[in-house]
Amino acid sequence: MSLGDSWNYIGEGNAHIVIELLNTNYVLRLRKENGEQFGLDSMQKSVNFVNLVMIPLLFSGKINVNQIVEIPPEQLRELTNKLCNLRPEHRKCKSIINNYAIKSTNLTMVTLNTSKNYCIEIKPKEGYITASFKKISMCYYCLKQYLKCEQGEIDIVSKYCPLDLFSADKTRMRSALLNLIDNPQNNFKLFLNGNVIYSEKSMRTDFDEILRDMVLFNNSLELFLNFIIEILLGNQYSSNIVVNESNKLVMADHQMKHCFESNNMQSGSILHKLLQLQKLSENKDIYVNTENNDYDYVESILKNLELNAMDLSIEEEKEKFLSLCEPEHLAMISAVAKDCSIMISFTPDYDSNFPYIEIRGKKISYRLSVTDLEPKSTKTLLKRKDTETKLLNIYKKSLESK
Ligand SMILES: O=P(O)(O)O[C@@H]1[C@@H](OP(=O)(O)O)[C@H](OP(=O)(O)O)[C@H](O)[C@H](OP(=O)(O)O)[C@H]1OP(=O)(O)O
Ligand SMILES: Nc1ncnc2c1ncn2[C@@H]1O[C@H](COP(=O)(O)OP(=O)(O)OP(=O)(O)O)[C@@H](O)[C@H]1O
Repeated sequence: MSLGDSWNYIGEGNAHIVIELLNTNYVLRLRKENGEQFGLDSMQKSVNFVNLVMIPLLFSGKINVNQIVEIPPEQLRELTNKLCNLRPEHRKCKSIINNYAIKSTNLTMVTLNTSKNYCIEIKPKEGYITASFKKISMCYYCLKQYLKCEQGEIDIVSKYCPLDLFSADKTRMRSALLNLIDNPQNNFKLFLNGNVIYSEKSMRTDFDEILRDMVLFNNSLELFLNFIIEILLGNQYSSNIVVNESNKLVMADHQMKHCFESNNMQSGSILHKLLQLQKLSENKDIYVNTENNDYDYVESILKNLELNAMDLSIEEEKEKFLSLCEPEHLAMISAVAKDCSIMISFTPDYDSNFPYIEIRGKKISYRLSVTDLEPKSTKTLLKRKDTETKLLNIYKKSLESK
C-alpha cells in the first residue's frame, strides 16, 4: 500500500489513529502499540472479530467489511513523523504504530458523489446502571465524571447521562443530546466532508454557526435533534421517516444526584441492540484467567463460530451463539459495546443507494454505522473492577463531606 501525502488525519482515541485515504471511501485505522506488537495473525483475528461477530450482532445483513493492509517500513516512518504535528499532546504518549493497519469504510461520508457530507459521532457509553451501583442509583458514566475531574482530565462535569439517551423517551433524549453539545468531551463530534468541525475543542457558539450553515435544518435545533433521535430509534435501514419540529425543546429534569433507568426501547434500533450487548455480562460471575494471553479469547470465539458453522448475519444464529459463549467472552463483547461510537453521516443530496429521512419535503440520505469495535484486552475487566471501587470511594467521600 502506498500512502504518500494522499491522506488526512481524522482523529484518534486511546487505541487507534484514524486517517482518511483521500479521494477514496476508506480510512486506515492505525493500531497504536503498547508493549508487545500485534503480528499479522493477531490483526487478522481482530478484524475477523469485528466483521464476523460485532458488526453482525449490531446490524442486519453484511456491511462495511474491514480488511488488513501492510504499510512498508519506510512509509510507516514517514507517516509517524508527519502525524507528530497533527496529534493532540495528551495522546502522544503512545507513538509506535503497527505496520499492519485496518482498512475500513470512511464512516464520516455517505458518498463521494456529493459536495456536502456531514457526520454526527456519538460515543454513548454505558446505557444502564450496573449492579454495583444500583444501590446508589448512579450510572458508570456520571460517576466517572467526578473521577475525571479529580484526575484533571476534564474541567467541568458533564450533564449528559447515557440513561437519558438510551431511555427512548424523546424529551430525555433531546436533553442528552443538548448536554452533549454543551460539553462534548470525547462523546460528541460533528464532521463536514471528513473534517472535524465541532468537538470538545470548540466553543458552544461554533455549534450555532454550524447549525445555521446546515441549511437543511432551517436553523432549527429542534429539527436537528429530532433528526438524530429518529435515526437512533429507527430500525436501522428506515426510509420514509418524516422529521418535523412538533416537539418543543423541554429539558428533562435530570437531577444530578440520580440516574434513571427505563425499559421502553423498541427492538430493532441501534440503541436497543447496543444496550442488549452491553448488558450481556450483567449478573454473571466473570473469572479472568490471568495466565492466558489477553487476546486468546478472540480466537476461542472465532473457533466456536467455525466449529458450529454459525453465521451471525442470520438472526436465529445470534441467539444460539450468545447462549454458547462463556461468561468471560460475553464480558469482552459487552466491554466493546460499552466503548464504541455511533456514526450518522448524511447528505442533503439524495442518493438512492442509502436510506433517507424526509425533512421539510427534502430527502436526506444517511448512513448509520458503529466504529471502534475491535476486541479489547482482558485487562479491561480487571481495570473496570478497580475503577468501580474508586468511583464508590469518591461517592462515599462526597456524602461524608455534605
Ligand atoms: O474505562 P472506561 O469505561 O472509562 O473507557 C475507556 C475510555 O475512557 P472514557 O470513555 O473517556 O471514559 C477511553 O477513552 P479515552 O482514552 O479517555 O478517550 C478508551 O476508550 C478506553 O479503551 P481502551 O482501553 O483504549 O480500549 C476505555 O477503556 P475500556 O474500559 O473500554 O477498556
Ligand atoms: N471508520 C471510520 N471512518 C471515519 N472516522 C472514523 C472511523 N473510525 C473512527 N473514526 C474517527 O476516529 C476517531 C478515533 O477512532 P476510535 O474511537 O475508533 O479510536 P480508538 O482509539 O479505538 O478509541 P478508544 O479511545 O475508544 O479506544 C473516532 O472518534 C472517529 O472520530
